[in-house]
Amino acid sequence: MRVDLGNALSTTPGVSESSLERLDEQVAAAHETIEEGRENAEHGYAALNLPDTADPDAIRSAVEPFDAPEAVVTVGIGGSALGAATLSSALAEPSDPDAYYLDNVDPERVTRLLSTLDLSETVVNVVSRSGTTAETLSNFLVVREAMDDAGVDWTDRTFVTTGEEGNLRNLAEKHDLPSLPVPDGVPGRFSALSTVGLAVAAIQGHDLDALLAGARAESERLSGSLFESPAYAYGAASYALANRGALTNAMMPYAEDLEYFAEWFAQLWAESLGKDGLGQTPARALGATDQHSQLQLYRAGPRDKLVTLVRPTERADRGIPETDLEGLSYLGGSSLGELLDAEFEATEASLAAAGVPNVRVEIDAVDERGLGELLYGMEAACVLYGELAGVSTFTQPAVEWGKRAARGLLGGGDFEEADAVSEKTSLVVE
Ligand SMILES: O=P(O)(O)OC[C@H]1O[C@H](O)[C@H](O)[C@@H](O)[C@@H]1O
Repeated sequence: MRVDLGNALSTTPGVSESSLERLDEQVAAAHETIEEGRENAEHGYAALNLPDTADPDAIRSAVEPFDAPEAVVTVGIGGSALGAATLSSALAEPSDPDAYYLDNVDPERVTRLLSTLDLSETVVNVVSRSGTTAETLSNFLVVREAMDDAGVDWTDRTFVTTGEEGNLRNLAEKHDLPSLPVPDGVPGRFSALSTVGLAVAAIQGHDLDALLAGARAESERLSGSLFESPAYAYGAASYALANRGALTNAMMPYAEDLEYFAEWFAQLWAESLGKDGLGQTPARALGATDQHSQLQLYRAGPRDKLVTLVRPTERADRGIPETDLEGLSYLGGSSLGELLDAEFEATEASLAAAGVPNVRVEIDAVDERGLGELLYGMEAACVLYGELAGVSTFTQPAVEWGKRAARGLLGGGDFEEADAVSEKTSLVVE
């Protein structure tokens, strides 16, 4: 992963090279804390050890019984879906089993999906770190019933990824389902490079070793200076820019295959850093599509944004046919890839010319190696940002509040948070 901070130096907000040099002392101290956390495999920090602790052989053998299914349906939510979705959507080949994600409980979508699948040729991948998440367990019960109704033995088609204890672990043991453990100390949003994120990639036959090698290469570049580590350069600059008013971070990959990556990044950044009145709101965008919608706001709206532009430097290209259509001849003989790159650089320049900070992040290609670098790099950037900001990066108390309220409403226990629902203020206009 390469990070270029040049377009964030003399912008508004902006961070000068000398202020980055001053910040580097704090980066050195934060790096020591992170390294200590990694050595002791402390909660959260353990995720940065996954390039060495994840076991690709164990993942491959757990999914071996499911040879070449037509489809894989992952039932999970948040960190238990987004990492796998990022990888499977970015790496998808036409011959791969189709990957679907039930990460919501919208009955219409669930029903539609189940009615289109041949369930006897579908693998169900149930993922929940806690084993208690209401959306995941409800969807699983619905899928299981659909399999029963279709005369499919769900115990032959299901595997489970969960913690050592909990409802889902009990279910896996009771029915002797193939299962994988969620590694200790790895929060959901940092679990893409673990059993949680890699199982679907393994079913699809993608190269887990190359993914982990990419992550390892990025981990080996973590050091006590932001000027030596692309991940820390990104984390430190984002932090400094947020302190100076860039309260939104628009993540804008220039590769359709990375569209899900922006979604994954949004959870990582929002849940990890949104605490104590601090944080940086992630916005999801896609180049070049969003040049024709959101870019107007990014360039000319409130001066509260950092735009992160991500691209692979190599991609399979496709030529644009020559044309004698008036005014379009400049396109003929060029290629879609060249056009996309020109758009990337034009957007960068247009933001810089307007004084809007933007950071360029590049990987060689959207392949296993590049994704390993990118996901690990962003995780390390996030952990560093959290250290610099002094927030509790690996917890999500605000999310837990809502979970308790919903559970209380459904009669799943006595939770005072549920009372707040009946105390809602209304001002209805009809
Ligand atoms: O994996 P699970 O325990 O089912 O959790 C799934 C998700 O639930 C919560 O909403 C957390 O805030 C997320 O960080 C987590 O990824």
